[in-house]
Amino acid sequence: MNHQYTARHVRRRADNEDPVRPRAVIIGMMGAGKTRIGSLSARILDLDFVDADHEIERVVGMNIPQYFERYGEPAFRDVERDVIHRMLHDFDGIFALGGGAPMTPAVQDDLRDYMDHGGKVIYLMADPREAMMRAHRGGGRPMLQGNAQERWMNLYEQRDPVFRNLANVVVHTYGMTPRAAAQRMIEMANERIVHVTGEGIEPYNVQIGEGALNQLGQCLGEEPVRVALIHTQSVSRHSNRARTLLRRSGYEVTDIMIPDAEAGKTVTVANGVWERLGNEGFTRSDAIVGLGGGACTDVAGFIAATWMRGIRYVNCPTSLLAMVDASTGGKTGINTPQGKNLVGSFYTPAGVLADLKTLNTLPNDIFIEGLGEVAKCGFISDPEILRILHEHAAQLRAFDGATFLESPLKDVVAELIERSVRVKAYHVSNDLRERGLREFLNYGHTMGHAIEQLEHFRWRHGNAVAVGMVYAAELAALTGHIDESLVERHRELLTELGLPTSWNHASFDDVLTLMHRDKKARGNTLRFVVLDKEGLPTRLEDPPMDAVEEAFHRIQTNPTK
Ligand SMILES: NC(=O)c1ccc[n+]([C@@H]2O[C@H](COP(=O)([O-])OP(=O)(O)OC[C@H]3O[C@@H](n4cnc5c(N)ncnc54)[C@H](O)[C@@H]3O)[C@@H](O)[C@H]2O)c1
Ligand SMILES: O=C(O)C(=O)C[C@@H](O)[C@H](O)[C@H](O)COP(=O)(O)O
Repeated sequence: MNHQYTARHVRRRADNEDPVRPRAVIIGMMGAGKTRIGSLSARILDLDFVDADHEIERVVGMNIPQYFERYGEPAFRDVERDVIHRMLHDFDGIFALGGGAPMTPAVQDDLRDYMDHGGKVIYLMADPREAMMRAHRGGGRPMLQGNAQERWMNLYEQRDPVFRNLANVVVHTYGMTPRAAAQRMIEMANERIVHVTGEGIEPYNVQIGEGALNQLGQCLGEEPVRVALIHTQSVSRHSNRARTLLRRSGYEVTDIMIPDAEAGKTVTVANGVWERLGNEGFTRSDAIVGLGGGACTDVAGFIAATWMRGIRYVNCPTSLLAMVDASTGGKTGINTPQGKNLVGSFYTPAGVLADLKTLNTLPNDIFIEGLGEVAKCGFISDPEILRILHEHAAQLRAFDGATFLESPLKDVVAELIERSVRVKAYHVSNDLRERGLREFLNYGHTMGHAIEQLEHFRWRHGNAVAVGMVYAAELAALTGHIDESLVERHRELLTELGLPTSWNHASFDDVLTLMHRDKKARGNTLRFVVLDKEGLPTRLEDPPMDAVEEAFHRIQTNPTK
C-alpha cells in the first residue's frame, strides 16, 4: 500500500534541522482514556494533540474497521508503524498511540530511541473494569470482535506486562476525574528522569519533579506485603503523605521514626529498626522506604542492605543534598565513634523519587548546605553547573521553601538536581564499588569528613565538604596541579552561595589522624582527589607532608574577609 504521510500536524523541517519530538507519548489499553486525557492535557499545556488512530484514518482515507476488513491486521500494523515513526520525529505535541501499537517490535524500538533522547512514554492505567466498559461503549473496535469482554481481558493480559516494561512513566487514573488525571499526567510528563545502570547494578530510575512521590507504589512493585517507612520527625508532613499513598496502594505500613540527622546514623538506631522488623515479621520480599535527608536515606539503605542480607528499598530524598547525592548510588552506612560512614555497604535502591514538593519545608541553611555537593559535581565533572550556580547565586542563597514551588528558581533547582544526579550516575554506573573512577565523587571529603567528626556533627556535611574542596584546591596548587586562580574560583563561588571556605577549630595532628581513616587511604598512605583543571579530577597519592600541612594552614584563615 502506498500512502501519503504529509500529516496536517507534522511540522516541515529543513534537512539539517534536528528532529522535533513529542512532549509525551501515551500508551495504554483500549478505553483507558488516552484520547480524552491526552487531549485535555494538551489543551492545558497549549500544545497540539494527535491520536495515532485518527492520523492513520486521515492518511488511508477510511476508518480503521473498514481498513481492517479490506486489508487485514498485518497491513494495518505496517501503516501504523510508519505513521508512528514519522510522528516521533516530526511532532512536538502530545501523541497517543492505539492500544495494540506498542506490541509491534519496530514501534518498541522507535519508542526506546525516543526515550533515549529524553522522551516520556506514559502508560495510562485505568481501572481494568472501567476501561473495558468504555472500550465497549466506543463500539466498532476490530480487536474486540466476538466476545468483547473476554477479548479485552486476553489483550490486557498480553499487553499490560509489555506496556509496564516499555513505559518510563506510569500514571494510574483509578477513581480520578479526567481533569485530575490530566494534571497528574502533566506533572509526570514534566518529570526529569536519570537512568542508573552498569555492572552489578539492577537498573533503576531517579525521578525528579513535583509529585514524584506519587510513583511510590509503582517503584516498590507488587511483591512486598509490608513496607517499613523510615523517616525523621522533621519531615512528618511528607511521611504522612507517603504513608497514605502506601496504604492506598495496599501495603501494610510499619512507621519507623528515627532520630534526626547524624544522631540517626548509629548502630543503636539500626539495631532498634532491626528489632522492629523482626517483631513485625518482615520477610525477604518486603521492603523499606527511606524518606528524609541524606542521613535518613543512608541508614534506611543500610537497614535494607542488612535485613535478611538484602531487601528492596526506595529512597525519597527531601533535602537538596539527599536529592543530588545521598539517595543515588547505593552507598549506605552508619558512623562509628572513630569516624564517618565507617560501616556500610554498596547496595542499590530500586528507585529514587526526588519530589520537589518536599522542598517546601526545607530550611534555608539546609538548602544552602546542599549546594556544596552541587558545586562538587561542577568542579569534578560538569562546569555548566558552576556557571548556573554563579548566574543564580543570589536567588539560590535567598531560597525560601514557602515560595519556592511558584518561583522561577524551581526550574533552576530542577536543572541543578538533574545535572548533579547525572554526574553521580555516570561515576556510579562505571564503578559501583569505588575501585577507581567513583573516588572522584569524594572530592573535598577527606577534609570534610574530618571536620564533621571534630565538630561532633554540629557542622553540616555540605558545609564541611565546601571547606574540604578549598583544602583540596590549596593542596592541588601546592603540588603543582592547578594555579592559584582556580583556588580563588573555589573561594569566590562557594562564598557567593553562602557556603563556608575556612575552618579553624582543631590542630593539624587531630585532622591528620582522621584523614588516615578516610576510605581512600591505603595502609599508611594518604590519597586525595584533586583537580588538574575544572571538570578534570585526578588522584594525588602520598603527597609531601609539608604540603598537606600548609594547605591546612591556608584554610584556617579566610583571605576573602
Ligand atoms: N550515601 C551517599 O552517597 C551520600 C552522599 C552525600 C551525603 N551523604 C550523607 O548525607 C548526610 C547529609 O545529608 P543532608 O544534608 O540531607 O543531612 P540530614 O539528613 O542531616 O538533613 C539535614 C536536616 O534537614 C532536615 N530535613 C531534610 N529534609 C527536610 C525537609 N524537606 N523539610 C524540613 N527539614 C528537612 C533533616 O531532618 C535534618 O534535620 C550525611 O550523613 C552524609 O554523610 C551520603
Ligand atoms: O557516592 C560517592 O561515592 C561519594 O563519595 C559521595 C559523597 O558525596 C558522599 O558524602 C559519600 O557518602 C561519602 O562516602 P565515603 O565513602 O567517603 O564515606
